[in-house]
Amino acid sequence: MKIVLASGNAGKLREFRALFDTHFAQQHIEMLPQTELGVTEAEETGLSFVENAIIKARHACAVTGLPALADDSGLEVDALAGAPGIYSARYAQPQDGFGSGDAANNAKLLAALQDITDEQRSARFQCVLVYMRHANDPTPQVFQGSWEGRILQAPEGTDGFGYDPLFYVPETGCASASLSKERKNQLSHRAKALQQLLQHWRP
Ligand SMILES: O=P(O)(O)OP(=O)(O)OP(=O)(O)OC[C@H]1O[C@@H](n2cnc3c(O)ncnc32)[C@H](O)[C@@H]1O
Ligand SMILES: [Mg+2]
Repeated sequence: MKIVLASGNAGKLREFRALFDTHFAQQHIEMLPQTELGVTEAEETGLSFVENAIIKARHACAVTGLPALADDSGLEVDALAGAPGIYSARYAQPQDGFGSGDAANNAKLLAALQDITDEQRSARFQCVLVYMRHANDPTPQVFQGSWEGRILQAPEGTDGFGYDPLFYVPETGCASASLSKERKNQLSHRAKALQQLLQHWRP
């Protein structure tokens, strides 16, 4: 069985690859990144993680004719009323003076929190996974995971992607960018959402 993985994010794809190698090796399930099938990015016009994940999965199904699994994720910072949230990937914009991309997003986040004490820097990663059997699937399957932490005062660590250098994980005492990929894949929002999927999924 072939499933298209509806994400263009190289960091997510690396994590999924490792998670699937562990779980799907025996099941004859082949996960193909959408970029290998000529699927371009869908416009994320939803107002929630679940809406955006459905948009991405539906788009990948429509283009490929295959079932699709999409991930919409992001970082919620309490001191910023939940921002950047669903806008995490496009938090920094060239007109802010930060540029765009992961480094710019991290720089903008540090600037937004510059007067905020450690106790007030609580945050969490959210991940919503949506599985759709076809583009008109009326019952998308939705799985969710979150990961509690807080935002550091300066980046740490060299692994991971996105906001990992700024995300302090209390249960490990370090930034998520300082975790091995195996350890992050045991603890993360994405790992938890995937555990839910593995328990309840109807392919
Ligand atoms: O939509 P796709 O193609 O999957 O790729 P994307 O990077 O645009 O993905 P999202 O729209 O879901 O945005 C997710 C944002 O949250 C960040 N993010 C999500 N999971 C993360 C993780 O495990 N570690 C660090 N940052 C993460 C990521 O860097 C993005 O800025
Ligand atoms: Mg995106």
